[in-house]
Amino acid sequence: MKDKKELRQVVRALKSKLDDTQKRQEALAVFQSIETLQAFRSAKHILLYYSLPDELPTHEIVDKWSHVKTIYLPRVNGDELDLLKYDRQHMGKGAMGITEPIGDELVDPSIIDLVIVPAVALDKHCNRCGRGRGYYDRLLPLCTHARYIAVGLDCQFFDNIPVDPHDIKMDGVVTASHLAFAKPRF
Ligand SMILES: Nc1nc2c(c(=O)[nH]1)N(C=O)[C@@H](CNc1ccc(C(=O)N[C@@H](CCC(=O)O)C(=O)O)cc1)CN2
Ligand SMILES: Nc1ncnc2c1ncn2[C@@H]1O[C@H](COP(=O)(O)OP(=O)(O)OP(=O)(O)O)[C@@H](O)[C@H]1O
Repeated sequence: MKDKKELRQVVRALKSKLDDTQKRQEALAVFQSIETLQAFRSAKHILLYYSLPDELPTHEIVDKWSHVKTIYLPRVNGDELDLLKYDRQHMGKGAMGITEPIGDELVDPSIIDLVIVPAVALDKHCNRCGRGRGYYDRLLPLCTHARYIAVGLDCQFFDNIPVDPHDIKMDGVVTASHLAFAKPRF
């Protein structure tokens, strides 16, 4: 199997063929699937991500879910991710070009029930590969009471992706056409 660097290049080429309409349609399907899961229904505090243009879009779902759940977003702080409550009035551009929450009220990762994790590539064994900075590999162990669901576009789903010892296994992986769960009854 390809190494992670090569895999990221392959995925970049595949994603560049998709237009915004296609990405939005896939996002609708992904988040509709997630809404049916018990892990979503029972969750009160959900960590989402605010998508970059080349990712499965989340701007609409962040806003929609914020009416029924408490939504948190990550903010880059050096090598770590701080977590802040989403409030549409208090967002600004961060260092990586990501729109992030503004403010100084950081939340304890242990209050999160469900993490929706952005991915560069995913596989049917619930492995996830990210952008290669290890942010989520360091954050997720602090989310001690959460399930982790990685999401992506269909073109980011593979049978097998390379795994390093520090990679955190997901509880579930969801794309528009593929679902994989680590346990039979999730
Ligand atoms: N929407 C979103 N928010 C997120 C993440 C993410 O993957 N997606 N993160 C997940 O960790 C954290 C931020 N980490 C990031 C790491 C790298 C790049 C990035 O743009 N990297 C370039 C490589 C060029 C460079 O090194 O600057 C790239 O991937 O093209 C962005 C965010 C927290 N917030
Ligand atoms: N728990 C950890 N503690 C410290 N460094 C880590 C940890 N996990 C990963 N790293 C480091 O982060 C770097 C990126 O790892 P990797 O390529 O697996 O990232 P990724 O899973 O794609 O990224 P991300 O988790 O941000 O989406 C590696 O150099 C790795 O050593």
